[in-house]
Amino acid sequence: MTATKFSCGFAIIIGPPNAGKSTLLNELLDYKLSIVTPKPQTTRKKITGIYHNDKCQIIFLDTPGIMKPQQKLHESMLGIIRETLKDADIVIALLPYSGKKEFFDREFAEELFSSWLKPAGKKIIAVLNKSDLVTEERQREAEAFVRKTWNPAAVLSVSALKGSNLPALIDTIQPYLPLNYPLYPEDTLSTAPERFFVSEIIREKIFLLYGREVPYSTEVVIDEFREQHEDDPKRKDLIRCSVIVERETQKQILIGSKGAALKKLGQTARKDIEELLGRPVFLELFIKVRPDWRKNQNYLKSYGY
Ligand SMILES: Nc1nc2c(ncn2[C@@H]2O[C@H](COP(=O)(O)OP(=O)(O)OP(=O)(O)O)[C@@H](O)[C@H]2O)c(=O)[nH]1
Repeated sequence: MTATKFSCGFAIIIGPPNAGKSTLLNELLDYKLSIVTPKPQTTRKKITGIYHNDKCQIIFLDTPGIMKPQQKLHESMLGIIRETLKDADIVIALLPYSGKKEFFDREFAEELFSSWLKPAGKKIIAVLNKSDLVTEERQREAEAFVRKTWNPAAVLSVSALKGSNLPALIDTIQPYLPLNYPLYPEDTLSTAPERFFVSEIIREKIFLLYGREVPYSTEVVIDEFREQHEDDPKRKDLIRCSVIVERETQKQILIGSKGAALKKLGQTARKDIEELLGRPVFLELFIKVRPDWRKNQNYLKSYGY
């Protein structure tokens, strides 16, 4: 491999909540790296996923969905997006088809292109996701509309869920990456540490198991990750986590009657964590109340926002 033939660079995936950013990343990497739930705004921090083939290495940066900030947490999330944009060689603007009369949320698309992407001055590939919801004819119409209105470097329709047109997306991205040697070894899927993915799995299960505002008020912090199997393969690793909520009532909901809900959370999360790590673990969850943590700069900072 010579540097003059191989390309390597950073592609940032940016779009509204629920656009399918995490689904797309997982599908491209053929690995469940980023948590996916039917609820919007599950992705809070930037996730790095690395795609490899024999011509290029693409370091994908998944970002939280862009929304109107209603609290300090949202402002931090938007700050993460702004910072991530600076690192991008190419921007994937992901707009989901609505399946309704309008192709997609046009107001949002206008805001995305005008307020976010144009000032950043980066090359943009507009990717219209959820193509399984519309006919091919509608897809061509929508693509022509995007080309005419915002003139991105390229436009294409994909279905992250069905995995359709994703090789074309890779081929479209590649020419925009700098010619360079790969930055990471071929077996590296992400730069984030195991403990980050462990906390993301627990957050995903909270989103899937609990209703209304509870998941949005929750943060997961890994207090201890003791890898005991290395000294003695018979011993399970110990993972101690704090599940942070804003109010006593939310704590009661998380615990449930006679602790049943918390037990279920622990069991379902442990199963996926063991699959991720490829070894058995003890998972201990402690629920802690930190009043209004999403509005408190010190808490936000200590949780990595
Ligand atoms: N029909 C259809 N649904 C999709 C497609 N891609 C994603 N979805 C669904 O859309 C929902 C949101 O997907 P995510 O991947 O979590 O979206 P996201 O953009 O990462 O969401 P945030 O966490 O809000 O940033 C899930 O229920 C997905 O199954 C697609 O191509 N077609």
